[in-house]
Amino acid sequence: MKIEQLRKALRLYLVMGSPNCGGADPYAVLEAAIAGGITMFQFREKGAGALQGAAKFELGARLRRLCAQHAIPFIVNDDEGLALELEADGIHIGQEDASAAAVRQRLKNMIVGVSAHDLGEAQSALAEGADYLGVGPQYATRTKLDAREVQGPAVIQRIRAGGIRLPLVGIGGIDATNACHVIRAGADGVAVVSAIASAHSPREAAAELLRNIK
Ligand SMILES: Cc1ncc(COP(=O)(O)OP(=O)(O)O)c(N)n1
Ligand SMILES: Cc1ncsc1CCOP(=O)(O)O
Ligand SMILES: [Mg+2]
Repeated sequence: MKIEQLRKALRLYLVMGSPNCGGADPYAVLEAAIAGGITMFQFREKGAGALQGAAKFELGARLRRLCAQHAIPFIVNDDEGLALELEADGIHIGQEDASAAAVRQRLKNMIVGVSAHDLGEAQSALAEGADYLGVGPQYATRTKLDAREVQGPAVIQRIRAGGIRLPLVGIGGIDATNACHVIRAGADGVAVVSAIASAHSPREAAAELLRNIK
């Protein structure tokens, strides 16, 4: 995927697994979110009650097919083996995961997203071949219990001011009320979990986020 295409795909990035859906069917949640206008999806099956083994693979395969039907890029969180098995479009890795350089080397044709918390990490990710950055947490989040301290959109301004032009999304505690600040700071889009996955109407939540980003 070309860089400008990726920038557009990152506009409204849903990150989700079954534990984030409040008991609703993740397939139905993703279907509704796609109808609401999400532009990219990350399968992140993590946290209390997360599926393992064959059940995780089967859910991933169903969500992968749904994304393919709607031309939504499908990214796998953390797990290189699963990304290959599901023929994902890409993988997202953090600072505590496998090295970005090694993943880039092994998964030559996939999109590689890397989490960055400051300019130094963003520079290293760029040097190691990352295609995009996930920067956060922007705001307080209850979704990721081991998240670092809240940074606010200013961290995106610092990364942009440091000359990093890679496609970039903010993540962490983002919803329709604050997404505009993340975009104004220089992000190409926002990555959200609970604002869509635990919404009463994931479709309407996605549509409202999209309106606020635009
Ligand atoms: C788009 C995006 N940005 C950041 C993250 C966080 O990745 P990581 O730090 O590896 O934490 P986990 O998600 O693996 O718990 C992400 N997943 N997506
Ligand atoms: C995966 C991840 N990485 C940094 S914060 C976070 C969780 C974001 O979840 P939410 O959008 O519900 O705050
Ligand atoms: Mg990770």
